[in-house]
Amino acid sequence: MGKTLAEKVWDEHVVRSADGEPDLLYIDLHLIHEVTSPQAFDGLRLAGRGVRRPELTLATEDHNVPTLDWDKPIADPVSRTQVETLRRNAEEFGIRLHSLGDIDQGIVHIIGPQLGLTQPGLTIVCGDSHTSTHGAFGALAFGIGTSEVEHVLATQTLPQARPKTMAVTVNGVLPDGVTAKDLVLTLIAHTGTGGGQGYVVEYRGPAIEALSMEARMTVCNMSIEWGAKAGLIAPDQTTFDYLEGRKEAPKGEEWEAAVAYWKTLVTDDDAEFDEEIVLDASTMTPFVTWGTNPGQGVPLGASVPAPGDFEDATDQIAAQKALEYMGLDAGTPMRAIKVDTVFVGSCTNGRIEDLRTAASIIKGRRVAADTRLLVVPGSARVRLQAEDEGLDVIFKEAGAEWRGAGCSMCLGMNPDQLAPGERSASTSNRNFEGRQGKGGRTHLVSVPVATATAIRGTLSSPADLDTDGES
Ligand SMILES: CC(C)[C@H](C(=O)O)[C@@H](O)C(=O)O
Ligand code: SF4
Repeated sequence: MGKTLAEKVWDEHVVRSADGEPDLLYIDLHLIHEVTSPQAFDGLRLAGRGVRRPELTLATEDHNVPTLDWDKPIADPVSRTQVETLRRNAEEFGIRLHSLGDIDQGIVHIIGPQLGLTQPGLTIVCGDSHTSTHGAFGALAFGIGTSEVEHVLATQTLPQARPKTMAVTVNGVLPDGVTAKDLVLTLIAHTGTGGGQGYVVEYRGPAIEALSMEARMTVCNMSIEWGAKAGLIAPDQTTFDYLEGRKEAPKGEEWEAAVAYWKTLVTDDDAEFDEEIVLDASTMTPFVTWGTNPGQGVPLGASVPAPGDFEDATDQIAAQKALEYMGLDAGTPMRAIKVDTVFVGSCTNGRIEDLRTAASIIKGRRVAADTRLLVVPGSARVRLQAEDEGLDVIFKEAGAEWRGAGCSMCLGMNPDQLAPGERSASTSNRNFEGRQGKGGRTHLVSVPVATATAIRGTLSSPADLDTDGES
């Protein structure tokens, strides 16, 4: 029997396997950030160990960094300690670190691909659940806990139980204005937040193949939001074109050899998945969440559901609780929901294509009077590229705030937070209670919906701007 893509990558990396025990996997790339690494380094120090392969380890500052005054010392003492600890650890253990002010600093899941370090067929781990993002390149990439971070630092290997495999096949063509974000939010609403548990998922089919690399990253990024261990997409010409010429991508003959190998990284025709889900992209619409988990979503044209709309008692209770927290009444059209803050950014939607999309929609228009729009590039390079293209000027002229790179309001481990009761439309990936600030209420949306919402002040899509007669 043939193998799936995930099985091929897995088998290439097994350094030890024994009956009844997890496989020991070799790790090709270990990414670290300030939040989940301090105890791992403490553990190394206590055990008197070093880092086994520092050259395969890359650190960046992203969660705790401010996006204003980022060229000054960090004002918040907790964040400052967190970042300074990472700097000390990187120096002591000889690890490459991209600090604030460095052109390659940024959200860990944005800088790996941008540098060309994220490549097909690699095993990539990070003490961060959205490591699945890197699967967009056909890498086996997943989040790990802090004790596992220590294990990888010490040995460059990781014991892992072989996961089950699932295919998500998306047929058809996404309609105009419907994005990869809508696709993945639709998928999660369909499966529920636990639907992918225990699986490595391969996204495939014509609608996936048609996506740009950046859009593929958006899909893979949210794999963890429906419980999947990892999500990946077979590398193809789109992948090779994205990687060619990047700083850390193979060059010359090595490039040719790499592409030849990468072309073998596809699921064999006779391979079998443990599970398959089939979706039709042509029926998808802009999709937004109304609740407090990423699965509680509906099409933008729908209304807030009532708990009684759900069959399952657990879903009914969850809906009731979510409506209370979100301050929403069942039956309210989603489009009638007024939003205070719009956040465009994060490792889900903080790349250059996202900023270009937002800029193209807001150009010549203004952010609504009672609404604020925060545009936060996912990395310093994305910020500079956007500035080169004049996107920052478009945002500022529209009344938006243009910020420095980092996780920012995705989770508010920095000064970018919602006030209690404040409502956001956010291009990030989690809408949990308090995620963007204590008492803050989050609606997950695509970049076009976020931008149109900033302009109209209520949840909207760019199509609504045309009917306003504004364009
Ligand atoms: C802080 C980090 C451990 C966390 C994660 O694992 O994903 C964060 O990035 C998030 O998005 O919630
Ligand atoms: S941008 Fe958000 S989801 Fe991504 S790593 Fe940062 S906090 Fe986590």
